[in-house]
Parts: sequence; structure tokens; C-alpha cells
Amino acid sequence: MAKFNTPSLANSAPNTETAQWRDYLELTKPKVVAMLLLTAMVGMCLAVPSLPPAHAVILGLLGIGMQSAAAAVFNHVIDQRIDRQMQRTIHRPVAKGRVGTSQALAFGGLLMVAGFALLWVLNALVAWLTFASLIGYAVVYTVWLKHATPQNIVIGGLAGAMPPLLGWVAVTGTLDPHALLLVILIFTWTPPHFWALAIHREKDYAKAGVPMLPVTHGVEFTKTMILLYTLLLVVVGLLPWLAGMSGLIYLFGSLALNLGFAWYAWQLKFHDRKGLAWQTFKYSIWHVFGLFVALLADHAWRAIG
Ligand code: HEM
Ligand SMILES: CC(C)=CCC/C(C)=C/CC/C(C)=C/COP(=O)(O)OP(=O)(O)O
Repeated sequence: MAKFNTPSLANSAPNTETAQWRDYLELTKPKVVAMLLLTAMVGMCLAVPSLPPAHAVILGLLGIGMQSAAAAVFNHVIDQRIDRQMQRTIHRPVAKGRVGTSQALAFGGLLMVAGFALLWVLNALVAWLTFASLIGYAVVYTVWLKHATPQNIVIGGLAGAMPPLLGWVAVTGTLDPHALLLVILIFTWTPPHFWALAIHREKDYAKAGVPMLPVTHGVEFTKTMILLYTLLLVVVGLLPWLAGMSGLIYLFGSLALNLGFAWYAWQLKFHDRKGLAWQTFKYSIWHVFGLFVALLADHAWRAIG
């Protein structure tokens, strides 16, 4: 796809402003990482019948958080050229030159090594799986997939879906099929989460030459895909209950949230109005938050009941 951009660190913005601690915080995509950590913590709690050991929770969340933050920092460095071309990202610290490429790389490298070391204390499996997720997002998705195919975020979404499994492995040291159900849940949620935003920001992506679905296949097709994925999510959302991993609190909570998401997707497809794609994106964030709180509440209820 010659007309689409490929990442390059060339053409760096001049470093005209001084970096502040807030710039370094912004590089870590703190709100996304906070949500990833919530899903990791739910994985930790569901891995054991009562409470997971405190040291596994603390080291696990710190390690997964640092590695996720490192991946986000590397994403800022690699994407700096396209970030400068999009309204949504034009003010980012590396794109604007407030943080230089080498400083950002050093910061990301430090977070990556420290995060890996903390997880290594727990067990080698969680350390390597988390590192693989970092590579999946920072290298496979950001460097390659994002510019290669409109299915970029579907495949790349696997890295962002991993934290519940990482949390689970942090506590048990082994892989469990139940943890995979949580991964599949986020994996199915990611396309409607992102494509709603991509419709809202379609011009940005077209201008930057990134082959996101609304740019390559049009907005109508993307709305259809969003609807299909939300309907699939209604079905996938039943799996933790069908597998006996979660009870009725989760079942009714997730059904309400998933049907709510499908309703937004239906409106977007058949009764679109100004700002609805953005509202659907915002809903997706509350939706994934609610889904994991429901899993946690359900588990707590069963543990004390
Ligand atoms: C490949 C997978 C994903 C893609 C492409 C993606 C894309 C995005 C984008 C572009 C934004 C920025 C919107 C803006 O600038 O206002 C965003 C925001 C957000 N995403 Fe995702 N996302 C992915 C996976 C995830 C996952 C797995 C989670 C957590 C479970 C998540 C949670 C969030 C949150 C909480 C925000 C809001 C951040 C803020 O307001 O600063 N995302 N996502
Ligand atoms: C270790 C581990 C679990 C790693 C995963 C880390 C991580 C931060 C995943 C979140 C995915 C995400 C925000 C994608 C958006 O990237 P984008 O480049 O498409 O969006 P942007 O344009 O806002 O940068």
C-alpha cells in the first residue's frame, strides 16, 4: 500500500520547549494503563477462590503497569511523525519536541527493564508474556500492522487484551483457559471501541495516511462492522457465565452493558446523528470499566457467600 505512511523517526520536531514531569506522565498514556491495570487486577482476583497474595498483586500491578507504560512511550516515539499530522495527537510531547527521542527512549527503556525485573521476581512466565505484549503493541502493531492493513487494530488488539491473563499468571504462574475467556472479551470489545473513534477522526487518519477501516472501506462499512462486533460481544460476554467462572451478578451486568453497546452501534448504523460516533467511543470506555467491575463484584459475592 504505497500511498500509506510507514513509520520513521526522521523529521523530528525541533526541541523548543522544556519537558515537564507532566509530559513524561502523558507519554505513558496513564488513563489507558489504569484501565489495563483494572483488567489485570480482575484477572488476579479471579485466579484464586479468595484473595490473591499481596506481594503478587503489588509486584504484578507495578510490573504490568511499567511494561504497558513503556510500550506507550515507545508508541509515542515511533508515531511522532503521524502524530504531528493529526489534530488529536499534534500536541503530544514527542511530536511537539518537548521530550526528545533519546530522552523518551531512555525513559521507556527504564520502565521496560524495571517492569520486567519486578515480574521476574514473581515468575518467568509472567515476565516473558508481558514482554511479548509490549513487543506486540510497540513493535508488531505500531511499526508494522498499523500501516499494513485495516485489520491492524483487530490483530494488534491482542496485546491490549492480555492484561487479565497476565494478572492471572502473575498470581498462579500457570496458564488457565478461564483467563483466555477474559482475553477474548477485551479482544472482541477492541474493534468497536476503536472504530467508533476512527469514524469520529476519519479525516485525521486519512490525512496522516494510516489505513484505518473508515479510510480504506468507508464509514458505512465500518458502522456495519461495529454493529457485528457488538453483537458478537453479547454472545462472547456469556462465556464466563457458561463456563461457570462467573455468576448471575456478572451475567446480568454484562448483558445490560453489552446490549447497551449494541444499541449504540445500532443507532450509529441506522439513526446516526452528529457526535454519535464519539458518544459510542466514550460509552465503550465506561462499558469495559463496568464489565470488569461486574466480574470483580460477582467474584467477591461468591467468595463471601
Ligand atoms: C489495539 C487496541 C486499541 C486501540 C487501537 C485503541 C485506541 C484508542 C485511541 C486511539 C484512544 C485515544 C482517544 C483520544 O485521544 O481521545 C483510546 C483511548 C482509550 N482507550 Fe483504547 N485502544 C485499544 C485498546 C484499549 C484497551 C485494551 C483498553 C483498556 C482495556 C483501552 C482503554 C482506553 C481508555 C481508557 C481510553 C481513554 C484515554 C483517555 O481519555 O485519555 N484501549 N484508545
Ligand atoms: C505490556 C502490555 C500489556 C502492553 C500493551 C500496552 C498498551 C498501552 C495497549 C493499549 C493499546 C492502545 C492505546 C492502542 C492505541 O494505539 P494507537 O497508536 O493506535 O493510538 P494513538 O494514535 O492514540 O497513539
